[in-house]
Amino acid sequence: MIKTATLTHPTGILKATIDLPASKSEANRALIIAALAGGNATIENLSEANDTQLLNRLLQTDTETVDAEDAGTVMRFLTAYYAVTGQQKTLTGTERMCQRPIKVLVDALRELGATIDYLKEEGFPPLKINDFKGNGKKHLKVRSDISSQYISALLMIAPLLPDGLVLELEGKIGSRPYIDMTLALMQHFGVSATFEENTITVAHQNYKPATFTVEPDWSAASYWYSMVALAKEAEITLPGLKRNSYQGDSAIVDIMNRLGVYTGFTENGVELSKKHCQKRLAYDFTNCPDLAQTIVALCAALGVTLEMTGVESLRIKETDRIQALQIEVLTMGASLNEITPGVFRMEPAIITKRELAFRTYQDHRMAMAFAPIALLEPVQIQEPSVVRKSYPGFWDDLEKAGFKVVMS
Ligand SMILES: O=C(O)C1=C[C@@H](OP(=O)(O)O)[C@@H](O)[C@H](O)C1
Ligand SMILES: C=C(OP(=O)(O)O)C(=O)O
Repeated sequence: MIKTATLTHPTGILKATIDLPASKSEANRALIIAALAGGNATIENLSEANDTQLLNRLLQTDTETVDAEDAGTVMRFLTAYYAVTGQQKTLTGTERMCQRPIKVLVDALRELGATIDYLKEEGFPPLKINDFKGNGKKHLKVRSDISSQYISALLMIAPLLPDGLVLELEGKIGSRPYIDMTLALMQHFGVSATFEENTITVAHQNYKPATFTVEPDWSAASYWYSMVALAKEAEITLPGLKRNSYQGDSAIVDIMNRLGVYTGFTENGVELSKKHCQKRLAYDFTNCPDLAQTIVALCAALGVTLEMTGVESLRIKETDRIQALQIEVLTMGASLNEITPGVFRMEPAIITKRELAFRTYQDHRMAMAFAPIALLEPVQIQEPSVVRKSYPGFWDDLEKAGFKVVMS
């Protein structure tokens, strides 16, 4: 079994065209909506990402026990989907998935008439989903500061409810672009909604047949931005990415504009090249939490002082990402500390080690965020197969861009 990827780049010069995997966020919404639409919905460009392949498979199986593995969207979206379609299921996941909270969603579904029991710890998977007896309730208050996936899950089932749904979001809205993406996909399949201030209203209506083509994944693009920022010379083309994306992680364009990467939009996608990089960055990741690891690893490598906020949700993702980052940047002599509640500062150091080894904590983004540093020094990434969650071809793509990747 392969346990380590050793990465080097002999020239530090990047020139490549990389076909990114399609967005797992867009795909998983389209898959759920297609299932709710009862056929006739066509989805093009589904990726090989495990999160997408898994959901596609699970939607076609009729086993009683369903394993969402480590995929947050699969766990949350299927909970709502099974509940409202009255399917009796036991829904479980990896050990880590069973530590990721789901109470906000289960409480909301129970209020709507679902019978859902916790099989182990209150508030966490595994769940037993039983029958659904709609009770005419249509107005719910839902916390929006833990995970937007609960809200997306409720929105996608909302048009099936006899009286639709009015969701009043309570507290800070985290990961809002993912809620907007959900509403955009629903609109694509003929369902309209309004989102005014903190209230989202969806009337009872039917999804309509349509074809949806999934855009390449902007979160995956972020690792290529990082490589361009670290390379001596670079010209990277990423076909298929659009300026007006449904994906909030297209915010990488603006962040990297400050960290040394110019984005040229063409008819076919984007072309990345190098430009001046600033020495300090302050950024609020509330709207794009999945970019935080890319930026922390890059700033540590570039010697950029980073102040970051809006990272509360990182503690309940594939791993406690704050803790994982705090440990791994130490390898580069950098330090990442919470200076006041919710505000993290990273002070970088000049990299002095040769052969940097990074652990990945069963988190695909830890592997992909630290891999680009191999443009500066040889890098070892432990458990490289974690990338299969969102970007199974990542190591092959690095080879296409001139990296030497040795699996051992
Ligand atoms: O809805 C989605 O597709 C996602 C929402 C975000 O999660 P949170 O809403 O929990 O921040 C994001 O981190 C995750 O990778 C995908
Ligand atoms: C947080 C992530 O995924 P999920 O929550 O869907 O498991 C991610 O891909 O970074």
